[in-house]
Amino acid sequence: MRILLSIHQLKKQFGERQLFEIEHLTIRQASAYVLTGLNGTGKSTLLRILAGLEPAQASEVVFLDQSLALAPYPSSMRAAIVYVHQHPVMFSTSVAHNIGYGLVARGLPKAEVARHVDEAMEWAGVSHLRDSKPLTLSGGEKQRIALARAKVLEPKLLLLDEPTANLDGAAREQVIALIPSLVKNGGSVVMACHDRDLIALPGVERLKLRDGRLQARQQRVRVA
Ligand SMILES: Nc1ncnc2c1ncn2[C@@H]1O[C@H](COP(=O)(O)OP(=O)(O)OP(=O)(O)O)[C@@H](O)[C@H]1O
Repeated sequence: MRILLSIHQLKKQFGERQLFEIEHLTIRQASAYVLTGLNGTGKSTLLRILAGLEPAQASEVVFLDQSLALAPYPSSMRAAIVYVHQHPVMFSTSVAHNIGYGLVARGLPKAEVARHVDEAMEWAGVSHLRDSKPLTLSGGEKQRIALARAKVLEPKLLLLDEPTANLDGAAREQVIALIPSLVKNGGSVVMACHDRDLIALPGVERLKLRDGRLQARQQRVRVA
């Protein structure tokens, strides 16, 4: 499968402290990965680096066959990579407005935005919340809306930071159920998580941060 992103010698330091030095990270197209590791190993930091929200050093970055520098963060990566925070921040307008905002910013015609928003709300099971104020929503609803808001942008790489943290029961299961369909349209997803059910999703590959290094291993179960 075609490689989406390949990074060599990715180093992150906070002051004197070196958080990690990753020899090689490869993200293939249409692939799902879980990023695991103990608290504080740098999972969120790694996602934030990939999203251009945190500076880092790398000896080589290749994104869609183009050799790039990580700083300044390349515009081609900014347009194609979307990061979803574990506590998504929303405008206090309406759910529909939050989901459509990125498309409006991209200049899509109003009718197109409305169509994408409707589809995304249906996909995330939040159509009934269309006109709700985000402040009144539960954590699970907010996370599903954040996934819908990211999905409408059709990112080539979606970075999810602990998408099921602080969720339990049905809310957690609803979020987990959405994950496999995120890679169906050829996009890739990397999820930082501790959730065993996410780690065990079929076809998901595991990246593990440990002692400042990244270990990659494929799950035995593969989707057909
Ligand atoms: N801006 C910063 N300045 C200094 N240190 C930082 C900064 N951001 C993160 N760190 C430190 O880097 C380490 C890794 O943090 P990070 O949030 O990436 O870990 P994590 O693996 O996602 O942890 P968790 O599983 O608890 O969410 C932590 O020790 C954290 O305190």
